Amino acid sequence: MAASCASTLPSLSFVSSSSSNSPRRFRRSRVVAMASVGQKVYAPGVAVSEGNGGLPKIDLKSPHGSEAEIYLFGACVTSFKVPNGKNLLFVRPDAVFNGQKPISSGGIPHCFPQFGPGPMQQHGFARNVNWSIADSEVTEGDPAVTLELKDDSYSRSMWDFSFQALYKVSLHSTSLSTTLKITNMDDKPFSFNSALHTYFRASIAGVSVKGLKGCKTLNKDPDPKNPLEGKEEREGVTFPGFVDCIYLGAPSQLILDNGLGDKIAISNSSWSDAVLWNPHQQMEACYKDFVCVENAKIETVQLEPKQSWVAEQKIELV
Ligand SMILES: O=P(O)(O)OC[C@H]1O[C@@H](O)[C@H](O)[C@@H](O)[C@@H]1O
Repeated sequence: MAASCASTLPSLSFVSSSSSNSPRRFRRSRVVAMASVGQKVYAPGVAVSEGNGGLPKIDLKSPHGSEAEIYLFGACVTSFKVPNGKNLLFVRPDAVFNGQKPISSGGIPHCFPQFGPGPMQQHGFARNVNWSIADSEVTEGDPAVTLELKDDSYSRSMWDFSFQALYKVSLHSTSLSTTLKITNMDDKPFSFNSALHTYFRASIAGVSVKGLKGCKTLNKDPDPKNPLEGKEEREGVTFPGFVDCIYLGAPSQLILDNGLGDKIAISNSSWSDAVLWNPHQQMEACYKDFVCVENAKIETVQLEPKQSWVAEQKIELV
């Protein structure tokens, strides 16, 4: 059974007025403020520390020996280590941790509210803004944290809607689950598309992705703005060169062989599409070391006022 973390906060003048029986005991102003002074007020296995570039990150540690790191900037999971110490995720060497540009070059960056290309900046704004901590909890020893993003003047300058995004990251012994919930807080409908742009550590020559045979494809190579329609005929997709392809109607589970001796099940609910990407020679320094297998919602989601959309992803070493 899940238990929300009980606060051990000293009394502080800026503590929010949330009541003790509120389902979300940690309101974001309170937790972000505490994070900045480095005090431990979270559920067991959840801590805040200073990451690269001095940016705050959340460290999740399970009693089984698995670990994960999530930056508040972009709500970007940058590391997921299974108990043998292997990190299943990859961060490119050119990743920037300066709180200005997205840490989009690794881990699990968000693409929201636009996958792109489109009228907004590539992959939307959620990956290059600070999220806040809404809650932390522990379930049978497994820690989880929920991050929150709401509209502000920056988001409204690109996408003039009131919304709430809640992103729960749960760590288990050999798996990491994420749940993204988007709610329309506006009084008019809005639409969006989205993806989790996951970078997996890999040895690209040995990589294959199974489960996509029969899917309709939109190949963004050579022109991302005019993708070529097709159908995937292969049991296992390999990466002998540049790959940038959308798969519509992808199944609820893909199996990634990362070429490093690991098989990873990538499961989802509601992420109805998938994207495979490897830049090949365009990123000569690192393309051999990763592959992006992205759970995506390319076909537009429309939400009426007060409606929510929820999508889950699970990455599991099998
Ligand atoms: O460098 P970015 O903005 O993170 O995007 C990387 C790639 O992300 C993929 O998801 C897109 O399909 C590609 O077209 C894009 O080039």
